[in-house]
Amino acid sequence: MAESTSAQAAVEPASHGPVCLLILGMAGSGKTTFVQRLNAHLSQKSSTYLINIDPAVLHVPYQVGIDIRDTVNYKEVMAQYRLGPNGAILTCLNLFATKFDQVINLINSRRSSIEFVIVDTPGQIEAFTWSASGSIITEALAAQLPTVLVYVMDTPRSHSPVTFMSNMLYACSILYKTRLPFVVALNKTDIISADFAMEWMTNFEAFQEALHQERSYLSNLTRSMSLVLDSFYAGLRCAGVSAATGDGMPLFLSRVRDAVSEYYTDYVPMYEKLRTDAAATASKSSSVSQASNATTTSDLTSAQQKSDMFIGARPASYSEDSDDDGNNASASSCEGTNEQSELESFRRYVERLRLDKVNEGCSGDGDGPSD
Ligand SMILES: Nc1nc2c(ncn2[C@@H]2O[C@H](COP(=O)(O)OP(=O)(O)OP(=O)(O)O)[C@@H](O)[C@H]2O)c(=O)[nH]1
Repeated sequence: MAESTSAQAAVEPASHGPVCLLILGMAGSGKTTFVQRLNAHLSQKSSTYLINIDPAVLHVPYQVGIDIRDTVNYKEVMAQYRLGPNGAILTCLNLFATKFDQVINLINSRRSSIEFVIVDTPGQIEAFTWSASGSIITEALAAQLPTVLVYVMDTPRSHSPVTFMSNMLYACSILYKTRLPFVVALNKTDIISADFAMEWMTNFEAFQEALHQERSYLSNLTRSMSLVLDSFYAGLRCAGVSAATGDGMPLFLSRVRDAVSEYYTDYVPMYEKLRTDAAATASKSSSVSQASNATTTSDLTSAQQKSDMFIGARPASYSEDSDDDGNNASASSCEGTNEQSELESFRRYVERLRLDKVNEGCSGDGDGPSD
């Protein structure tokens, strides 16, 4: 599949289609078990299509439609690029992102026959949420399908106010980064009810009181942070669930329905505005000075910086001394031509995606650029 086609597919706005649930959460929060349970629940009445993008998972306990492990071999990536586990997950995601057009095409070919696409993500959440490839995957899905982020939280482990706050800050940062509709699944309610978390989100005094018991030096920081999360809580959809027993699934799905409405009322108009702004910027710059070269260069530079930052390539200012765990140092010491060409391919993909967005905005009628 040509890259231009992938970019073209990725920027078409969604109108109808299966609901895409992107399952995120800290390691061990229960994402995979939740996907399995959700699938069992949904497939009683609807058809589902499951995608695993965790390259390091050993066992996937559900029938998967697309599995990143069929495309990239995590252990080989570790060996070939001399990476540690986290660096290898990131690199696998980067390699997979360069082929994501094929995933989009596969989903599109099943568009009329599936109602839910469920995507299970790596436990190393930051590898997905703060990487260029994570952004590409998320944006490509959200441009095609009504997409909802599901943040799975380990409720028993969040019983400490400090852990709860850390989790919530993380959720908040993802929400504001992606701007996609968001549902928090407070998982493992078979161990402890999620009522305390619901109360902490709605009753500021209750959270302060819980914090009062906390002796940790982090409690002061947490107290300050809790002040700023009020507006985040106000619009947050939460549901207590148990992936183990299936408890709470009806409530969770009703939250998902609300989130899908928000996708159409908020995300799609915002997306359209971004397209319009991009088109305006492009036409302005071309009328000033045939500026495509300048635009290309600056976009390329920023795309390169972005991919350098996230895929462990060595930017000019990079120093091996700055590496704590040795992963990047190992990566940067690998000078194989394969690595270079993969990085180049990834950069070209990011760049093409950006340019196609601008070009498509210019055409105004949704026709994608030709290659
Ligand atoms: N009691 C209980 N245990 C659960 C529940 N959901 C998941 N678990 C357990 O939590 C552990 C982690 O579950 P996973 O589904 O592997 O979690 P994950 O988030 O996919 O893990 P990573 O892929 O490592 O990030 C497993 O031992 C599960 O059996 C639940 O609702 N209740």
